[in-house]
Amino acid sequence: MTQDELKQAVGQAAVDILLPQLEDKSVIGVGTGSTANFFIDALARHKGNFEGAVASSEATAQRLKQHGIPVYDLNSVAGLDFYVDGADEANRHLELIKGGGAALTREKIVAAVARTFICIADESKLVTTLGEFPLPVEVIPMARSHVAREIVKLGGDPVYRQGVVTDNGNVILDVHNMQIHDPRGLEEQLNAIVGVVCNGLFAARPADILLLGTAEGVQRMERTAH
Ligand SMILES: O=C(CO)[C@H](O)[C@H](O)COP(=O)(O)O
Repeated sequence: MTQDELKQAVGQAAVDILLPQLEDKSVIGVGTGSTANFFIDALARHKGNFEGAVASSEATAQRLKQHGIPVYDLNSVAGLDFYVDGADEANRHLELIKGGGAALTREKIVAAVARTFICIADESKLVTTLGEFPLPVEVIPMARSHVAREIVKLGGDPVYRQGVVTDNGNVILDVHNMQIHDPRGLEEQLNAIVGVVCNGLFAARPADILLLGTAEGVQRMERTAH
């Protein structure tokens, strides 16, 4: 199977989990990226069965609307039962690196609101130790050099993602060469740097369910305390 076929399979598997639980008034949190797009396309076939969605990016909002799925502002909904999104890396504790598509801040906000976060990914995303994928950090533009210097002190190599402005008007530093053995601790340390808006570690709020696309089929992993 190609990587796209694996992504499509997990997108469909997420819809299969949601479908029996959807009600007329359900609003679903929807992530960003190519895997999330397959989920949106599969979800659209059932658009009569739920009320609408909250999008984690402008790109996702546009795709949802193209399918005729109503998009709501997060402030206008009382809560979200589900958030479905991809990841750049996941470990066996369902801690993630996200933000390859620069949507990490809104993704983290929507994930924080959702009762259940279903992460969908092809098997190449599962790693033993997070950090091979450069960790995205969203930064207020005027703080870029300050934040970069502070990240160097933490042992990382920050690289400015040229030409990228987030939906929130900020810039991204991608942190290379970090073996992340304590994702929760590093998430807190990065958040404590003045000028950091958000970082791509999802450890304080990991996924609850990871659907992993493999050649043998979709593998389901659930979070256990550690
Ligand atoms: O965090 C993200 C966007 O900010 C995406 O979920 C992540 O980059 C994975 O993308 P894809 O599904 O295209 O591999």
